[in-house]
Amino acid sequence: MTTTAPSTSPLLEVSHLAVSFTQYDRGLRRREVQAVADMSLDVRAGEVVALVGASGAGKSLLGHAVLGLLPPNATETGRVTWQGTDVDLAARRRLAGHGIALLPQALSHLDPTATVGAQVRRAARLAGVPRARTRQVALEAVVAQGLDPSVLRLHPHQLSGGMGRRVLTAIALMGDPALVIADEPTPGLALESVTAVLQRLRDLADAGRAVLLITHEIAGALTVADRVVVVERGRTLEEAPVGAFTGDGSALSHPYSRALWQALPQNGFALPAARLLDAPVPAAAALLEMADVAC
Ligand SMILES: Nc1ncnc2c1ncn2[C@@H]1O[C@H](COP(=O)(O)OP(=O)(O)OP(=O)(O)O)[C@@H](O)[C@H]1O
Ligand code: NI
Repeated sequence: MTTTAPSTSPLLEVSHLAVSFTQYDRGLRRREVQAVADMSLDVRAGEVVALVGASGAGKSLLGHAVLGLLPPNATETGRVTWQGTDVDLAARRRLAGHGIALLPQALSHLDPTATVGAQVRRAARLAGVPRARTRQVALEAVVAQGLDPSVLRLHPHQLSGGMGRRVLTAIALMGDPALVIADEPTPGLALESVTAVLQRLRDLADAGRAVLLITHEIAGALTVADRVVVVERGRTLEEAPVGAFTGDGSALSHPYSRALWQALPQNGFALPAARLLDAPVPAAAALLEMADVAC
């Protein structure tokens, strides 16, 4: 699957990230809620790293922490390095949109009141393109995503889902990011669109970028990822090459990752229904959800 050998040193390294939130209950008592307890991963140029875990595991928080986008009531500990150098919050915010781009899931990230052209040109200006060249650069950016130049005149509500995603990609790539973080890019899409979206992420990595694919759809992730980082309830359980997800899963070191693999439909739901029913309800629900089974 991989055509570009990943470079040896990580572009991004997250070590022992923890995120907690300060909340106040009705009696205005303050309490800390730990959302991420201990998550670590690294991503190199030329590879797709999939961050997989059930809903609420803390995947998006890791992405937001890397971009310096955590809300003000969040407290963060741990280390984030970019090209081997520690990056504090201010440095991460500077990287956002330049070295690192977030590829959002929802088309609601587009401004409904402005044309696609205005929004792509704005992204070009923010990326440092001189005003006189933004028209040309915007045109090239949408064409590079396989869109017809006429889309520049449209408003977001006139785009199909697939076109909208391409526009978001054109905007995300405007700053020529070395790392693209795609947060849940596929839920709700028809199978062929899922394949196309995932393939575009693979293409970005093959062109030399690093891609962090955040998803709870492990089956799709395995078709394009080089490595998979499995998280559960705010903790990294295992980091495994995609080739370890094979056979009976015995190459995987953590029982949770093995159960995820065995619960995939193509593995014949090797996780017996009885065991799923015996499991604590949230665990069983998470496994079914990650195996993408309607229940
Ligand atoms: N601003 C916040 N204040 C308090 N708790 C929060 C906040 N943002 C997120 N959380 C909690 O942190 C946990 C992890 O959230 P996160 O969005 O990272 O999960 P996720 O793995 O991305 O899940 P999903 O697959 O549903 O997107 C959740 O339990 C969530 O409720
Ligand atoms: Ni999320």
